Order: sequence, then structure tokens, then C-alpha cells
Amino acid sequence: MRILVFGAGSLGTLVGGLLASVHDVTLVGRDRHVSRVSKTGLDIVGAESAHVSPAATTTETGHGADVALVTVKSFDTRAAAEALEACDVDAVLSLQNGMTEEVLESSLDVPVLAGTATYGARLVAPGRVECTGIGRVVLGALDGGTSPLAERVGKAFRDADIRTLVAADMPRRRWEKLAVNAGINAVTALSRVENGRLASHEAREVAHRAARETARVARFEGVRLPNRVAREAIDRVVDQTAANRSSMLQDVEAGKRTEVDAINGAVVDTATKYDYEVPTNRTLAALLRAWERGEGLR
Ligand SMILES: NC(=O)C1=CN([C@@H]2O[C@H](COP(=O)(O)OP(=O)(O)OC[C@H]3O[C@@H](n4cnc5c(N)ncnc54)[C@H](OP(=O)(O)O)[C@@H]3O)[C@@H](O)[C@H]2O)C=CC1
Ligand SMILES: CC(C)(CO)C(=O)C(=O)O
Repeated sequence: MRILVFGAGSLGTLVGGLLASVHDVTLVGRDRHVSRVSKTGLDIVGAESAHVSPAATTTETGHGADVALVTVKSFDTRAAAEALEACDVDAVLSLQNGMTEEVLESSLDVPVLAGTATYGARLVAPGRVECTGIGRVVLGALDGGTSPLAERVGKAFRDADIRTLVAADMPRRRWEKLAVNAGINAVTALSRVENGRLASHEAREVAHRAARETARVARFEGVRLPNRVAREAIDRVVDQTAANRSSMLQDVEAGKRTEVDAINGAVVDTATKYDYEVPTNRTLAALLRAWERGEGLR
């Protein structure tokens, strides 16, 4: 399968690198990284270990693919969609956090698959990516149901030994992941603690409230996500990723822009459509944006 990875940073480089062991992969990323990969190949270290030699470039122009993986940060999704319009790709799969597939679907006239990834990845140097945790990729039709395209892409991932589930209920899974990110990412970023600290702290109640608000908004959108399931998802992920510093905490510690707009901001924006108040998500989004617009970003 020909695979274009648009946004070869941490996650894109890890997933693209693993896929490169059996597929024709092209990484689209920034110059220092893709130049090193082109010259000396890619080292995958940590929980996964490999040396692969995918094609690597700074521009997507002129590249075709059976599927393009979108792995830019959520706030770069519209630019990614505009770039992919100029490419000859037959399908798109987002592995991003946040509700980004709608942006891709509105801009591109190819099928958009929904995806979530719980692998941990960190680009440690140009040409070198660390797998910080083996998780799973879950992918499927954006609106749910079975999809021969999703089955083909899922097989391609499994053929590369990537733990992959093809699911027919992506709407619910997306909203459940959003509830997890809305609760854990913002709370750990603002309190500067790893995920596991929430297990024994009153801040877990804040995460639960953000998740419950997200579940209510999901139900407004016609997605069956009970409050209990959202709350249990928070507790499960806090337990399973106890040592993780969430991606939002890592962004804050690095002085980088966060994905708050596509996470807590998306909950607020969607709730507003239904004239429904989500005070916890609104507060978390406001505090993170205040940090971003204050002294936060370097
Ligand atoms: N890292 C992880 O462990 C996981 C990440 N995710 C999600 O995956 C997504 C990506 O995260 P992550 O990999 O950590 O982020 P990164 O910032 O490491 O990767 C994104 C990369 O895309 C590059 N990029 C953006 N626009 C372009 C462009 N037009 N052309 C070429 N390169 C471009 C960025 O460069 P620049 O920074 O210079 O703009 C950056 O190197 C996020 O939504 C995140 O929440 C989900 C699960 C796990
Ligand atoms: C699930 C969780 C919270 C794991 O850290 C995550 O997706 C992230 O950090 O963005």
C-alpha cells in the first residue's frame, strides 16, 4: 500500500516508520528531520525497535498515495487539508486528538476515516523517534458502520505489526476519546502533574465533570455516550497511563501551543449549538488560552 504521512513529527514518524517495514511510505515533515531520514534512514527506539528507510520530504506536492495519514497538531488541520487537496490521494485517515475529521471532510473530496491512537511517540532527534508506549490504533468509517476501505487500511496496519482495531462505532469512540482528553489533558496541564496523580486527588472530580459535560454534548449530537462510561474512561486511562505526562502538559512545559481549541474548545462550541452550558470545559479552555496568550508561549 502507498501511504503518505502528512505531519511527520512524533506520532507520524513512529506510525509511518512502523508501516515502512512493509509498505511504500513517504513522510512529509520539516527539513532537518526529513533530510536526516533521507540520508541515513529512521531509527525507531524505545518500546519498538527498528531501522527503516521511508521516503521523506518537506512537500506533499506531486505525491500520490492510497491513503494519507494526517498527524499534524489539530490547529494545523485546515492547512493540511489544503495541502492534501493538491495531492493524488484516494483516502485520508486522521490519527489526531480532537474533533478534526470534520475539517478534513469539508475540504477534501475523498473518503475520510476516523482514527484514534494510544501509542506514545516522541521525536527525540532528526531521524530518531522513541516509542514511549505501545498502545493501539482504532479506525473506521467517520459516521460509523462497516467500511471495506477501513478494513483494507486496518489490514495494512496489522501487516506492519501495529496493534489495530477496525471499529464500526467510531462516532462513539471519538466522543469517548474527546471526553478523556477534555478531562485529563487540560487538568494535568494546568496542575503540572502526570496522569496518575489524578487518581488520588480532588482534581479527578474536575476531570470527571469535564468528561460528563462532553458525554452530554455527545448525546445532543445523537451519540450514545452515558456519563458513567465517560467517567469510567477517565479512571481507566488515568490508571493505564499513570506515568504519562499528557500531550497537553508536554506542550505547556515546552512553551508550545496546545490543542485546547480542538478539545475543550470543541466541547464548548458544540454545546453552544444546543444552548447548553458546559462550565467546566469553558473554564479549562479559558485558563489554557490565558496561559497561551500570556507569558506561556516561547
Ligand atoms: N505524540 C503522541 O504520543 C501522540 C500524539 N497524538 C496526536 O497526534 C497529533 C500529532 O501529535 P505529535 O506527533 O505529538 O505532534 P508533533 O508536533 O510532534 O508532529 C506534527 C508535525 O507536523 C509538522 N507539520 C505541521 N504542518 C506541516 C506541513 N504543512 N508540512 C510539513 N510538516 C508539517 C510539525 O512541524 P512544526 O511543529 O514545525 O509545525 C510537526 O513536526 C496530535 O493531534 C496529537 O494530539 C495522539 C496520540 C499520541
Ligand atoms: C490519553 C492521553 C491523555 C494519554 O496521556 C492522551 O491522549 C494525551 O496525552 O494526549
